[in-house]
Amino acid sequence: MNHKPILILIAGGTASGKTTVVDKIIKSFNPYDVSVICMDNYYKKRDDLSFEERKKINYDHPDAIDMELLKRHIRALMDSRNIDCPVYNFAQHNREESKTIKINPAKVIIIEGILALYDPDIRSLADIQIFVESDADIRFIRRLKRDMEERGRSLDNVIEQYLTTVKPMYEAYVVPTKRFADIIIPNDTKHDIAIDILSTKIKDIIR
Ligand SMILES: Nc1ncnc2c1ncn2[C@@H]1O[C@H](COP(=O)(O)OP(=O)(O)O)[C@@H](O)[C@H]1O
Ligand SMILES: O=c1ccn([C@@H]2O[C@H](COP(=O)(O)O)[C@@H](O)[C@H]2O)c(=O)[nH]1
Repeated sequence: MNHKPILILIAGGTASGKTTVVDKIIKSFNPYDVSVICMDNYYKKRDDLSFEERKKINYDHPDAIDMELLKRHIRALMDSRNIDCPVYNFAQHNREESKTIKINPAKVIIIEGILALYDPDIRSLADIQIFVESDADIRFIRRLKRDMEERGRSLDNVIEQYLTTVKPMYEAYVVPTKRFADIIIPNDTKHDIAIDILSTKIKDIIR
């Protein structure tokens, strides 16, 4: 690679549409030009705890994330080295035992996660910082459906977690990072124009 990769951070509350936005952006690029890190894969490995204990962890606090490993991996990709990204299992609340995904360096590196704009060291490396925003009720409905369909949760479990940790931590740690965003993408319904503008800007930089 001739140029330093560009680093894009995409933050926003749970189920705001971060993954959806990333998927739409990458559609307009050659797959080899973009590598994506999902911060969810960097939740700490908690083999020391039982399943019942892991269920009680506050997963919306920054301490739940292995920021040091994430930073090492971002620096490696920025230095054109590949990484073995961990794989997280939401149903087990733990990292997969021996599964990793090889991620190759690319012209564009995207980091996506609720706290993607939280860490100052990561922000200092970033070229573009984005916050995806959706109303809280829309996010809650999306999360309820997703967690019951894909993450093995019950209705009561989703409601209880949302009220005790997800919502208060969103207000304490996620919302304050909105001020670091270069662009805020509204994602209650359509977001196509915002995605087009962003994709054009990225192409402009890597051209
Ligand atoms: N603009 C939108 N309109 C309708 N549904 C959406 C929209 N954006 C996201 N969703 C849906 O909401 C859910 C959560 O979206 P996702 O992109 O996974 O959020 P996040 O990565 O922020 O947690 C998914 O089921 C997704 O299909
Ligand atoms: O074991 C876990 C780990 C995380 N969570 C929840 O995941 C979301 C972040 O994922 P999004 O895809 O951005 O929604 C976070 O709000 C945690 O509460 C979990 O439930 N269990």
